[in-house]
Amino acid sequence: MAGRLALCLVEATAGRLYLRPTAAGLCLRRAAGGTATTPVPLQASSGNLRTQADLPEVTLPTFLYRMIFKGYYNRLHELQDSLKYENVVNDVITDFVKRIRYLCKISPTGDLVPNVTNELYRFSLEGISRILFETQIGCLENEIPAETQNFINSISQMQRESIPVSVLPKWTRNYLPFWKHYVAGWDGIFSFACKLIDRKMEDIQKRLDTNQEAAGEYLTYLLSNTKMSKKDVYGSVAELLLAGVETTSNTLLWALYLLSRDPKAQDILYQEVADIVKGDQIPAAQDINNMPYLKAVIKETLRMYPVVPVNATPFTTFVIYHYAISQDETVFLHPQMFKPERWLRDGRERPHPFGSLPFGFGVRGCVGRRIAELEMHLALARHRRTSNQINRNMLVPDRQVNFHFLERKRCIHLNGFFTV
Ligand code: HEM
Repeated sequence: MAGRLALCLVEATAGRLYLRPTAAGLCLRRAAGGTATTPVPLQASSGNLRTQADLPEVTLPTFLYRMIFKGYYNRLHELQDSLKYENVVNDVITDFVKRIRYLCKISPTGDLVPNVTNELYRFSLEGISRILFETQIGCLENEIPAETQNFINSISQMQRESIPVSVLPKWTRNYLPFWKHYVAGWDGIFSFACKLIDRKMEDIQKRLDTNQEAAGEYLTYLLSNTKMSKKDVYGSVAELLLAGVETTSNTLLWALYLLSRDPKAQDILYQEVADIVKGDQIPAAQDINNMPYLKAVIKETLRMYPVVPVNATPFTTFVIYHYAISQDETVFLHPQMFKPERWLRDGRERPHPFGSLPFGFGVRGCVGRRIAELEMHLALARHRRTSNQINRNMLVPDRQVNFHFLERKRCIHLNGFFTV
């Protein structure tokens, strides 16, 4: 457990009501999960200091080979062009809003959403699935389809078992149940993902056979434009799927939590969004460019709670401890305080850009960064209507988090942090 937080309950004041966490306190725990690749034990630092010369190098021939024959950099480029996913993401947010409203409605107080962690998980899984598989998987329906539920169970089984599997010696695999369960978890993940990918392949093939254009986004692109083998596509999609769920959902959770403790920040955020998005409009990705405070809220959340607190590359001694570096007092004045304004470009002195690197940096940096930001920014922008081979751990709350989504009196459509 890395730290402890005291929660102050924020009550309604002067006609405005705010997010109010109901848990009495939150602890941080580092839970394994959401890894982009098969979790492996964190490589212990050898203690020998290395220089820049020791860093792995991508030579020009390797770079060219990957670019030309593997379609690799195209793939990354494709995913980073996040604007094309704006409508998909907004549709998912709309479904999420409906679900939050429904949960509020059926709650005893009319505003309580229990276990927000789980709701945000469902939101993120549906979001990344719709982007990757170009199909709805029903995570935001009141009754999750059985197939999807099995998939969710498989993810959590794989993640749960990844801890014992990564610390136990190989010889135990024949005697203890963890390895078997771990592999079964992966089997469940792949059988679901592969089925959706195969379905998409058949669809593309049908279109091509009838001389139609293979319309679609990421998966269609991977399947029809790159030189990736089917096996690579399966692996690539599974990797993105796992990396893209708990990261965004927990960051949104931390953002909601921080905002719930800071009514002033909620007000500023509300005002900024309301000034740009009028009436019943749904915020567009372009609108986000005019919302510096909203972006700063996410940046500050990731500084305080970098959801990937440590990342390391196997077989190197290079480890970034995000959680520690972003608390450096020499870079961030009052690092324990939630101050989104420290990131604003309004003439004030801004922190060093390398003071907080929640997405990593350079060639190993997060491939899904643009998608993650799009999802988190657009989700948070709905705030205005009312009132968020690497081994990796996640920085997540250690207990169930419930929120009261309270009315913001100045709004017409009330009932929840997000509404439609
Ligand atoms: C708040 C959201 C997220 C955070 C903070 C985050 C953070 C990170 C970090 C720190 C790394 C390691 C970078 C390094 O080694 O230097 C990483 C890698 C990765 N992330 Fe994310 N991530 C987020 C969301 C996503 C999403 C939504 C996706 C998928 C769409 C994704 C896909 C990946 C993949 C595939 C890698 C591995 C890249 C590689 O091995 O080269 N991430 N992420």
